[in-house]
Amino acid sequence: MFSTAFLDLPPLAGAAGTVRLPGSKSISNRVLLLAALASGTTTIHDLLDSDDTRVMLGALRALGCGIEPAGSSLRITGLGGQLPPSLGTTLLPLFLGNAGTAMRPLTAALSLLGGEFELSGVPRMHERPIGDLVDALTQLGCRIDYLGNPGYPPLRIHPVSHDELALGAPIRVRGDVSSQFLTALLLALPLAAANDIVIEVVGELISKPYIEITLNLLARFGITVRRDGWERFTIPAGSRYSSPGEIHVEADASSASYFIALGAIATGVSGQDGIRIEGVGAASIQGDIRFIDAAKQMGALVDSGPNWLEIRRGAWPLKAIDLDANHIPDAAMTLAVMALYADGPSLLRNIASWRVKETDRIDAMANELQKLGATVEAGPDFIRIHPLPVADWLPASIRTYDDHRVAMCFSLAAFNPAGVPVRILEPHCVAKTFPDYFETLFSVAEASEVPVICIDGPTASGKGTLAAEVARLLGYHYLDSGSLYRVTGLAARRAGLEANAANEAQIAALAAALPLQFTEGKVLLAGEDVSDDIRTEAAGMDASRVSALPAVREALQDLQHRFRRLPGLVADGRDMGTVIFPDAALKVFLTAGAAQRAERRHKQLISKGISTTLDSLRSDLEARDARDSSRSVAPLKPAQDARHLDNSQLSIEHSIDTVLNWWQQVQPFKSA
Ligand SMILES: Nc1ncnc2c1ncn2[C@@H]1O[C@H](COP(=O)(O)OP(=O)(O)O)[C@@H](O)[C@H]1O
Ligand SMILES: Nc1ccn([C@@H]2O[C@H](COP(=O)(O)OP(=O)(O)O)[C@@H](O)[C@H]2O)c(=O)n1
Repeated sequence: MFSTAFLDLPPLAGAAGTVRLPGSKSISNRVLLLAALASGTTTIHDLLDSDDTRVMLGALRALGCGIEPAGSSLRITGLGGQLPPSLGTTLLPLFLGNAGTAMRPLTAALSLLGGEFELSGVPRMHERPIGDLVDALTQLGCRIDYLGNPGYPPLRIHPVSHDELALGAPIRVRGDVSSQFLTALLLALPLAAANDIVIEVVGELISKPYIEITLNLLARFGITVRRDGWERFTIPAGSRYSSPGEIHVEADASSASYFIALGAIATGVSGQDGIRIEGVGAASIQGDIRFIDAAKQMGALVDSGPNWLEIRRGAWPLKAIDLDANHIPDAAMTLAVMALYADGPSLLRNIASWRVKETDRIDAMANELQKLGATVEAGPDFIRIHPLPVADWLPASIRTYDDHRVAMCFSLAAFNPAGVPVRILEPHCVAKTFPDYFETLFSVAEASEVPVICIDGPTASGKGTLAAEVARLLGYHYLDSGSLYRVTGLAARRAGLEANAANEAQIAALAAALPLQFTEGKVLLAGEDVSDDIRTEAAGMDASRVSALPAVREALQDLQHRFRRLPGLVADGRDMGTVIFPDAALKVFLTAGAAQRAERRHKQLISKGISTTLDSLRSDLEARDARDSSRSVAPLKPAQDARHLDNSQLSIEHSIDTVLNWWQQVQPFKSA
């Protein structure tokens, strides 16, 4: 996951390959609650691991459910419809973040389970309406108080016994604001189904496919709800949740929408064409799978099997669409970005529910699409997006409003024909449903040019420290090129090869085939952790010697180029800007006085328990500088277009700020 303040997507040129998507959020949280209410143990496979499911799991654990990992799956031992006596009557506070799929069903279930609870969330959760559900529950006799604004969480739930409940008459609930209220009742009322319980929907029910998921999963847990149209649902007398033993969660169809769109938008790469999505097929029980119809309408070519989808670009430009998107409210946001690539204005209608989601999604989409340069019209329940001509695209910083879907769908703007980058602010909001969204995108997407920042300079000037931190703050990969020469030096020494011209070919062969791995800040050589062995001054000298051999430098070129992957790279060394990445957008030549460098290295080595003297370090360092600067190939010298930074008197933080500011100056983004 990217926990950076922003993530810059360079212009993307194409995409192809296979992605495996995380489990469906809607299915995951429903299955978790059903498994928790059921008697017996349920093993859940392919469960989504995200903020929303973690919130639900936290609440279920607090309620006394047994939750244990079973390999990559999860085993839940349910409550059998009753709270454990150990919970007693003490107040149990439950914090549910911004997870609507936890807040709504838990409100209903806890009102019927008979304990004393307080349900709260993040500030946005306290702005998301729940009054219609609370009204339906209080109508039955449940006792729920608003602790803040009436109609919104936080809530206090008091115990009631089932004999006090008025279950004889139909329970009326509104269905035209959020279908999650009806889902919540359907999931929870079997707790009290001594007799038939009838639920009547008031108003036109929206998001019906989500109700189908609920009914489908209830059936998997032994409860067959009778449905009359979309107005009346009957939970039969004597309904009891029983565990199916094992259950598989489909991949998330809403998450699939970004990759379906990707297949429709992107040209292939390296002779490969199309995007294959595994874990969900056209026969999915999730409503958002109908996104494929909309994508097809816009021109996508879609193939499907029981558990997979394959999407290729068909019509180009995409065909404009006019769609009642009420049945796919979440996935339809993706259409709003696809519309930028269409042959005319696209209209998404009947999407009033967008206004009460993680953020006001109609406003959010309109604002951010406009930042890209698009013309957008929006109303209470619609959005119309005009296609964006090549010349009008702007490099924009996209605000994401703590809304995972805004972040994900705007990543598709990076395929713009104008070749402008897209900055996604607060990219970590994708953790709500798809923590590795961007990594998954990068695994199939290709940029015509992956950005590189080069930091070259003499030993102990602070290159490594600076480069690693800049990479972390930008979410970029990091190449410590010196470590490659250091490992080569070590491998040569172990092979008994002195670093001289006579052994050049042999050492180069070693370098070309180094069994190297970089994991969690460690350098592994054939599986052995050599991180400390390569950091001594002697190893630095060895590195300097092998690095003067042209064939060795040549042998390590490919490996260095392979570090240049999306979303970007920060590389440190001696010749990053001059030889390896001459086209880098920012080159820094970092220096500091020899005295300061010797002192820094001295401190560094002493703190690692490596004993040495300041004098010997200084003479080593000067010898190394001399050799590195005077060698015939790729000598240490600033690139012509490098910016010089002498950090002799600067703190590490100051150096980092300077380089980030320089980087910002070469970016085209306007502020958010
Ligand atoms: N601007 C700076 N001011 C003070 N110390 C620094 C600065 N930059 C780096 N250092 C310290 O100097 C030591 C050497 O830095 P390092 O990044 O390993 O250098 P290099 O990669 O250039 O050899 C480290 O202990 C680091 O914390
Ligand atoms: N791109 C690079 C990086 C390192 N090197 C060589 O490898 C040695 C060790 O590099 P390093 O970056 O780990 O050294 P320090 O600057 O950390 O001391 C240097 O002294 C150079 O001789 C190189 O030639 N080219």
